[in-house]
Amino acid sequence: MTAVTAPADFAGQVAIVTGGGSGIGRAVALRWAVGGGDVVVVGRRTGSLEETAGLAERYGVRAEAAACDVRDADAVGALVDRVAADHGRLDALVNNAAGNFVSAAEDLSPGGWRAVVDIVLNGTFYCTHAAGRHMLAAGRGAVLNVIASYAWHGHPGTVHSAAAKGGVLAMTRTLAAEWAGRGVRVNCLSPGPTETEGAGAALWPTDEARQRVLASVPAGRFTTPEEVAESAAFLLDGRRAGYVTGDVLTVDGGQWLGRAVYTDGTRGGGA
Ligand SMILES: CCC/C=C/C(=O)SCCNC(=O)CCNC(=O)[C@H](O)C(C)(C)COP(=O)([O-])OP(=O)([O-])OC[C@H]1O[C@@H](n2cnc3c(N)ncnc32)[C@H](O)[C@@H]1OP(=O)([O-])[O-]
Ligand SMILES: NC(=O)C1=CN([C@@H]2O[C@H](COP(=O)(O)OP(=O)(O)OC[C@H]3O[C@@H](n4cnc5c(N)ncnc54)[C@H](OP(=O)(O)O)[C@@H]3O)[C@@H](O)[C@H]2O)C=CC1
Repeated sequence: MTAVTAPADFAGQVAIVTGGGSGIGRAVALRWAVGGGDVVVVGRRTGSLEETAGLAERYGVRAEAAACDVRDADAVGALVDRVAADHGRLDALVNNAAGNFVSAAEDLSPGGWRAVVDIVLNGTFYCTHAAGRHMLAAGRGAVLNVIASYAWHGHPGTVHSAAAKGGVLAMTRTLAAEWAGRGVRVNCLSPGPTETEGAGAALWPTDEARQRVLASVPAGRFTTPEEVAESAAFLLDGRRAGYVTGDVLTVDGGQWLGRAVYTDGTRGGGA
């Protein structure tokens, strides 16, 4: 049996985190750095990536801000190959980059559909394809895909994102089975409403919308990027989660299970 010596020990390991310049991606990158791992954060806006890298370096690790649009398969391939060559290894990939906005399906333009599906579904595949080759060659690695529960229950108003996240879930299970015998684990993390600027602007831009979201969470609160990042660290840690692959860890305060219809939702019994 493998001894567990520290809460999460990523010392000597290397991770790529897409969308690592903000929100959940930044928290995951920093949680990895706290565990002693080197990290490369990927996104389009250099300034926010550099901020994350600067914060990560405070933990004594090597951190890099890499500007790259995950929709560009060639650029993704070149970046991943370069990171693996620079560090001599690649242990983890977190596919966290996403785009989202609320639109009735009948009003959504083909361009709007494509923008979200290209980032979430195609971008995840390009990154996983490029990183997976290095991981398979080394016989070890962990891929973590950040999805949302509407991947399996759907959600009116976000057909592009729900369909793309559903595709990522199917991709996760497919690759988990394809790669399990070769040392590479692939899992999903499904956060509930998390206080980030991106999600706030895209999904609950008004106080009324925010209250509506809050009312949908049985736990009665939003979560934080840091709380989500703890679950990410667990799934990325091969010593703790080494036998977990193809699964989804849902961190949503019970949101997708819904609230009581026959009671006020605060107690299991009568209203
Ligand atoms: C439970 C929750 C789970 C999930 C949470 C999250 O993901 S939170 C994470 C949230 N974080 C983020 O979302 C951060 C990243 N988000 C982004 O970068 C942008 O929001 C992006 C996804 C639009 C991509 O940007 P870009 O520069 O590549 O794209 P662009 O500006 O060139 O537009 C492309 C197409 O989209 C159209 N369109 C755009 N907005 C709207 C709208 N509101 N309405 C309708 N349509 C809209 C636009 O008209 C155009 O279509 P057209 O005219 O060509 O047919
Ligand atoms: N917050 C929430 O309530 C929930 C979030 N999620 C998921 O969590 C993840 C993180 O979301 P959150 O932190 O809230 O949102 P953010 O908007 O803060 O994060 C999205 C990140 O993706 C990056 N990104 C977007 N498009 C691209 C692209 N084309 N290429 C590279 N990077 C890109 C952005 O950086 P840049 O603009 O610089 O490219 C940004 O850093 C997403 O997968 C989201 O779907 C799931 C459920 C709930």
